[in-house]
Amino acid sequence: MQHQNITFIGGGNMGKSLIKGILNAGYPKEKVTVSTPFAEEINTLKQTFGINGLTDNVEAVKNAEIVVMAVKPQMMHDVLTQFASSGIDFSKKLLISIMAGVTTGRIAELVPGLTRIVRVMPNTPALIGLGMAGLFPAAGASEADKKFAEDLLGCCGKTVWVDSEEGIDNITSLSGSAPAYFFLFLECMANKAAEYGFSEKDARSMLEQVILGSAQMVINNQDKSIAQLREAVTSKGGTTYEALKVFNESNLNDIVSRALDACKKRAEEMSKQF
Ligand SMILES: NC(=O)C1=CN([C@@H]2O[C@H](COP(=O)(O)OP(=O)(O)OC[C@H]3O[C@@H](n4cnc5c(N)ncnc54)[C@H](O)[C@@H]3O)[C@@H](O)[C@H]2O)C=CC1
Ligand SMILES: O=C(O)[C@@H]1CCC=N1
Repeated sequence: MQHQNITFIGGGNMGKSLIKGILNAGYPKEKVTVSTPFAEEINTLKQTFGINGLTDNVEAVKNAEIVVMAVKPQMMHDVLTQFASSGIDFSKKLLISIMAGVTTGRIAELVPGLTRIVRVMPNTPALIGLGMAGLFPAAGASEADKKFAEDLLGCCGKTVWVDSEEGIDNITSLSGSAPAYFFLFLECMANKAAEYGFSEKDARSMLEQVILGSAQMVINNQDKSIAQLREAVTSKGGTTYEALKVFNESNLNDIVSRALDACKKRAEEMSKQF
């Protein structure tokens, strides 16, 4: 991929994951800058990654060809209005936004001249190169802009393009927030392991192996449906059947469906709120 000057606005959970992802893929450190208003955080980010760091967002984007907005949606208005009044020509920059529930239209409205925008919904496994990201290009994004965004997120895992902003809200529900769903399930199982008397260490090790093994089974058996993999565990008259019966009696499918809809609805609400 092309190594252009890239500035991350925000270096929290997701910003750090992307920075680590691109550095691991060989992006030159000297071309990467991060900006947050907090000097201590910037020092830590500089020390951890060896990249440039500033506490002034406007200064940080002056020489950037690419700006990645990695702040909470609540901070977006403040940051973008700073940019708008800075006198910097944003028509020359590509802005990649990872902010949940913030539309490309809203971003363009706040920064005059800015048209080259790609909206992205990543997830935190980007940190270890196993991310999943959805991408949506605003009308003003060029083919080269789209390629850069795809390559950037490609350094951190898999990518998929969607053809609407709603598609990004769907991705938020399906993969952006999804690591937390699986972590919650593991937390519930860890609680039971503790109740059975396992040490925290043994319980964690067991759960790590179960989720890793299950994920790898899905990946390695492309000729089988996920239902078939489940059925292969479920002996007739056996133990698994009883566990699955409890999930089904509580209508797990409906619980999952409602949870994912709630996630998407919140993204839609945020697009009106911020
Ligand atoms: N955490 C996740 O799993 C995912 C998060 N996102 C999106 O990524 C964005 C960031 O989320 P997190 O990293 O989880 O949040 P976070 O709270 O961990 O990080 C936010 C970062 O923004 C910085 N910041 C705060 N005010 C600022 C300002 N005025 N100017 C510059 N930087 C400022 C903070 O110091 C921090 O470095 C959000 O918009 C979220 O919707 C998207 C996908 C997944
Ligand atoms: O919870 C959130 O709002 C962000 C977006 C997707 C994952 N975390």
